Amino acid sequence: MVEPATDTKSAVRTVALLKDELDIVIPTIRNLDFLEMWRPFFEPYHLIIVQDGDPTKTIKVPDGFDYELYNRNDINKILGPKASCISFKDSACRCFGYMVSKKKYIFTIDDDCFVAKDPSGKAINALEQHIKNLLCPSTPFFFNTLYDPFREGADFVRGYPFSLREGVPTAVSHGLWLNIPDYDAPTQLVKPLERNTRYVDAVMTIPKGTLFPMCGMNLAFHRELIGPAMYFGLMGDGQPIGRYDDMWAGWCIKVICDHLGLGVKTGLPYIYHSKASNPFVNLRKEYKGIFWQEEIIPFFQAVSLPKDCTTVQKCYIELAKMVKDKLGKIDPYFDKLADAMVTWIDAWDELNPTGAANKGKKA
Ligand SMILES: O=c1ccn([C@@H]2O[C@H](COP(=O)(O)OP(=O)(O)O[C@H]3O[C@@H](CO)[C@H](O)[C@H]3O)[C@@H](O)[C@H]2O)c(=O)[nH]1
Ligand SMILES: [Mn+2]
Repeated sequence: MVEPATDTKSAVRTVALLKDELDIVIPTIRNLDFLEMWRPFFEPYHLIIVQDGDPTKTIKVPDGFDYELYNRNDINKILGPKASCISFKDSACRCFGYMVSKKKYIFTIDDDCFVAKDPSGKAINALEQHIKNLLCPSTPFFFNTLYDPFREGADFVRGYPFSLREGVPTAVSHGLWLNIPDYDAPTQLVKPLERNTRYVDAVMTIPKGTLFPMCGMNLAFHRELIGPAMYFGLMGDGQPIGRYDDMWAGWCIKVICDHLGLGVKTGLPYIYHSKASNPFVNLRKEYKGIFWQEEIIPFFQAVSLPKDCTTVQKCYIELAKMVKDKLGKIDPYFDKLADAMVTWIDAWDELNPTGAANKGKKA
């Protein structure tokens, strides 16, 4: 049985790493009382709250937090017609927060994710671990069997080529969840009582050429390296699919990271996922995705981006063309999605007109 770290007031307040270079993005339809338990870790940082659903509803944010909040009216006002690429009534709306941020790094977390405890019972500062993951190189070209060689007490093992030990810049840090695991609806239905109680003390780089199911509830990334590819797609209201927002983004960023020589890590930190969403509602959202993905995955596995795609934006636009060309035959939805991917890049470049940060770094 795992429990959240409810009393974090006594948690040691370490130096807030990257305090002025990182935004915390939270998609929400609820009041944000959960921030109270994260206060020792989040209070020094700026929050970007993306309020989904009814824009007339007031979202309560606990005192003491520095934040900006955007509802659907704000998104429509800022993006105009381009707002059509931002999902409504789905957590995918969070990617608007990535676009309006001006910081180098992003951490995104759901409002039902609480502070977890490590096996010693200590409250886990998930943000601090994500930052460590992002600031250390990744090793996508050769698997290190002692996992992350840059962690305290670990290193490259015998036989690891010295020419590869410098590693590559880390673009994404994918965290995990104790208690309610991120299962799809069929699995949730078959195993309604299953809880993840296993704390695996490991961080590893996902090898080049390998896709993975990216979950958006405990995720951090280097916005300047990969931000323009972190589009969470067209989901929710008016769309034939939901709960594939983070998955779609994860497949796109992974093929682009592989192409640009950037790293993606998964493992620590853990958060405590407090509640399971409704499996029947989830099944309705997911079902087309469950069979579509049997064609989507081979598509991404076969993606080969041209050499002249040297920035994230160029890669992403090329990917959108491939989606239209190769996935459009599955369903007209993919034509719409491909167009929305282009709109997303146009909106990104419009809101982030200057500096390498926003033009995507050259590989
Ligand atoms: O219409 C909505 C519904 C929810 N939100 C906010 O999004 C996150 C996640 O919501 P919730 O925890 O209720 O749902 P989960 O099924 O646990 O979410 C996981 O599944 C993925 C589905 O896309 C998602 O990436 C995971 O996080 C909360 O903060 C809600 O407040 C919303 O904005 N709009
Ligand atoms: Mn949840």
